[in-house]
Amino acid sequence: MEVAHQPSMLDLAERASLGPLTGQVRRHQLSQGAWVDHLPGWVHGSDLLLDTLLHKVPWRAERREMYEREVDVPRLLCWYGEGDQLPDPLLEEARERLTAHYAPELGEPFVTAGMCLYRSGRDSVAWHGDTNGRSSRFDTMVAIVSFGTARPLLLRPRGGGSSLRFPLGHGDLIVMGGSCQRTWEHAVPKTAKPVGPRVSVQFRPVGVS
Ligand SMILES: O=C(O)CCC(=O)C(=O)O
Ligand SMILES: [Fe+2]
Repeated sequence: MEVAHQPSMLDLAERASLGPLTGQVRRHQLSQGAWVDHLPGWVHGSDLLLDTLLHKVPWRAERREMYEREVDVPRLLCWYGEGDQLPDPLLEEARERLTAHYAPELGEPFVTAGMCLYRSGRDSVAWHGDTNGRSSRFDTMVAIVSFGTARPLLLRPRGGGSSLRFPLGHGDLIVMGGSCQRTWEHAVPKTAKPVGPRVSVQFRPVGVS
């Protein structure tokens, strides 16, 4: 007897795919040798991928000292170091594509993947630069792919000046490059709006965080 093929949920859900980078990424030159590349909608069909990230990543709450007290970091985190398998093959593909596209400028691959889960509008990240390691002294790149609820990434020059706002929606790419980590700061502010979760995946070269 022939059994008719029943499409599974996986067949029905669209698989995620990546659009082209070349000719699509838009560069914004900032001051002091910093720049930002932005490509809304780089990842297509990422609903299932968001689901995977929300449920399969071993999210951890962290605490840090502030004003001599221990407080919760207002977002969940997970770090994938060199050699760690990423939770979805599309993210491996995204990292390869970013490495290939930026190789002439960056001169080394994107390796690590830091992940953050902003559970609601109460989760946020305060003004900072990713200045642990080589990025405190040398130009580098941090490439961020965003999934889920759109939240803005704000950027401001360290010396003072008005801030820029990049909306980061489902499947959007933003790359901070040049001196951005040491001459500018970035933040994801809290919002009082009733928003759903957002997952941020940050690809960085080795020795940058
Ligand atoms: O949420 C984001 O995309 C930014 C995260 C960030 O700046 C960081 O983890 O260093
Ligand atoms: Fe950062």
